[in-house]
This record gives sequence, C-alpha cells and structure tokens, in this order.
Amino acid sequence: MEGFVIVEIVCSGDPPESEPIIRVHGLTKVFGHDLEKALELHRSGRSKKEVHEETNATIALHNVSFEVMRGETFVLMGLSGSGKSTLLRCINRLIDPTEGEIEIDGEDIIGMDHEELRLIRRRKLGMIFQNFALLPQRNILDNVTFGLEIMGVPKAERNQRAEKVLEMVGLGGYGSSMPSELSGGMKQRVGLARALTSDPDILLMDEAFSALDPLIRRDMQDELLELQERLGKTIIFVTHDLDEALKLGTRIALMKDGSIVQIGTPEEILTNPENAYVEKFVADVDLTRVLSAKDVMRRPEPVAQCTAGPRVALHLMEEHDIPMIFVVTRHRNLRGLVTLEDTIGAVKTGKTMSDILKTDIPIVAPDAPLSDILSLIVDSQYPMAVVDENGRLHGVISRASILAALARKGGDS
Ligand SMILES: Nc1ncnc2c1ncn2[C@@H]1O[C@H](COP(=O)(O)OP(=O)(O)OP(=O)(O)O)[C@@H](O)[C@H]1O
Repeated sequence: MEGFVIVEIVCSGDPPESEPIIRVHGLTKVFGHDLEKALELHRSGRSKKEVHEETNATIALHNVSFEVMRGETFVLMGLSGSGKSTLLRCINRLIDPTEGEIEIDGEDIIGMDHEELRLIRRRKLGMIFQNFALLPQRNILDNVTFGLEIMGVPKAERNQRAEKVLEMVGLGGYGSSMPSELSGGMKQRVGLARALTSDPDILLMDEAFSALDPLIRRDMQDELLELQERLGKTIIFVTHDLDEALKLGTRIALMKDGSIVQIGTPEEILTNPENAYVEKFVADVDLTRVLSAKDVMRRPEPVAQCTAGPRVALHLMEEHDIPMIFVVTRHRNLRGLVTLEDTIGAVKTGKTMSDILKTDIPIVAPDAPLSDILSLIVDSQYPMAVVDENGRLHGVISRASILAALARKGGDS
C-alpha cells in the first residue's frame, strides 16, 4: 500500500488572492522626548534597551512595513513589549506614529485631521479590547448600540441592528441583561457585537480572547473563524499566544523589539522559519495540530474513470506499480477504490468495476487537522481520500507516509 502514496508536506502558502486594504510603510514610534537622538542611536545599531538607558525614550516600533489583504485575518504576534498593541493603535491613530505611512483603502491615515479620523473610524474600523470595555450601567443592548447612538442613528434602527448582531454572536435574547450578569466569554461576545454593529470593513482585535478561560477562549476562536467565513471582514488580531495565532491567522507577523521578524502563513512560519528567533519561537509546536489534510496529501495519479473496466484499472496499476487505484467520475467525484487483487480476479471472472468497488474508504475534508486524520487512519486498511464538500477527490493520504513526513519536518527544525 505504501507504494501508492508518497506524502509530502506541501505548504499551502499561497498568498491571499485579493488586493491590500491596509498598507503600512516605514512605521516608527518612539515614546519619550528625545525622539531624534533615540532614533539616531537606534539607527547606529544600539539596542532598544541601550537607547532607553541613554535617552529614556522607548523605541516601540521601528521601520515596520507590511500590507494586509482584504478579507484576511492578519495576526500580530510577539512577546510582551514587542510592539503589537502600539502597532494596532497606530492603525486607527489612537497612537500617533513618529514616522511612516499608513493607508487604509488608499486613504492616508497619518495626514487626517480629527474629523476625517472620526469618519474613517466610524465607517471602516471596529476595535475589540481584551478587557471588554463595557459600560457597566447600561444593559447589553444599550452597550451594543452605543456607537450607533453617537452616530445619530435613530433608536428603532439601532436596536434592530444590535439585535441582529447579538443574534449573530450567540447572544440573542440577552439585550436586557446587565454586563455584571454575563460571563467573560459572553462579555467578549458583546464586545464583538458592538464592533460589528456599524458593519466596519476592518476589525482590530487586541488580545481580545486573552482574558478568557482556555475552553471559552477556544470556543470564541471557533466562532470568530465561523463569523469570518460568513462576513469576510479584514481582521488584525493581536496575540502573544502562538497556538491562537496559528489557528486564526491567514498570515502571521512575528514581532520582536518593535520590528517584524517574519511575515508568513502559519505553515510558512512553522516549516520555514527565517531565522533562529522564529525557529525558537515555534520549536515546541505540535505539527499535527497545525497541518491539515491538504498539507499532507498527494494528488492521486493515476485514477481510473468509473466508465473504465477492470482491464484498464489493472493496466494502470501494473504500469505505475501500485496496489490499488481510486475510481472517479469525469468530474473527479470519488466513487471508491479497487485493489490489485480484486481487479485481477475481476479480469479472470468477468466481474465489473462496480462488483469490486470498495466504497467504505475513510474520507476527510481538505481542512481536517492532521491530529484527526491520524486517529482515523490508524484503524483503516486503505489510504484516506481527501474530498471537498462537492465530493471531488483532491488527494490521498496514507499512514506511514504521514509519519515519515512528520519525522522529516521534526528533523528540519
Ligand atoms: N504610552 C507609553 N509610554 C511609554 N512607553 C510605552 C507606552 N506604550 C507602550 N510603551 C512601550 O512600548 C513598547 C511596546 O509596547 P506594546 O504595548 O506595544 O507591546 P505589546 O507587544 O503589545 O506588549 P503586551 O503584549 O505586553 O501588551 C514597550 O516597551 C512598552 O513599554
């Protein structure tokens, strides 16, 4: 069976197919007074710590450039003090950068006056904080409608919009509850609902789930992924948690001392760390939780068309020296597989392909995590078929080859 499938780790690192909605170029932020001197010292190679010792100024960001694509979840990850929150807050100008450019949808954020900023924040940006920031004396509905109220949206309309988003985040019926009556997870759902009421294109989420218990945190992550699939917002998500970054990020920017050390898809960051810092950061990651079926599958070639007979299937198996072959329709919809032994028998006895077709083969979706695949494949005598929601065969996975691929990856890092 192993002759049939050679599993390779294929990075699904295709860049998101869309245009940038946010462009950040050469962004620097220095906190303190002696900005020029601090920057000069930093440019001359002095570390953030040395600059602080000499000038009392903190270089929170230094020459940061990146683009965020429309519809992606871009994660800013790094240790405490690496500059994640400062960067996020520069994007909506809660913090004014010292140098650099930021564009949102082609509009220059840095040059905006107070009024223009107010408008762009209202139209395009929603922010969600770690500490929920709910108004304790207002009920949930009034918390969610607060922003709309300030925007002058009539009461009936804002209540209607708020009820819709509360429903969306799983809090339908909680409008009249007070914040003190809600659990942490529920409060953060309110925070999410509040950010969504004005239907912003971009959500800025600062350690939004960090205050939650691990189980609730995981639920919230799942819900964010689900919401994101439905709403297609652009999200910048700050976290210091690698697992969270790997789970949520379309791409991840890993920050260190105010600079970005690598930007890449979760798979790229894990399997291709650009330097020793990133390597160390990801050293303990359990690859089985991060890689999915599409990362470890191999394109099934050859396949037999279901219109072919056992003779054709046998010829293909002999020609390619494989012990079984997948059978598909003209549109590559999976029908099952036939084994070499059964096919030889069929040719001898005049049986048809349908007589020998095995349909009880394990099937997984392209996004199924490798951890699930491993538990399924242990009990299976056949390779696993990777099939999309339309029944189309994308790839095949087998047991020993997965292990070999994992061992190879473990050896690389
Ligand atoms: N208002 C401020 N005044 C002075 N220094 C600041 C200020 N805000 C942040 N800093 C400094 O800037 C650097 C980056 O801080 P920032 O909060 O952006 O990091 P972070 O990666 O978000 O960390 P954390 O995960 O702990 O929030 C740190 O050295 C911090 O001490």
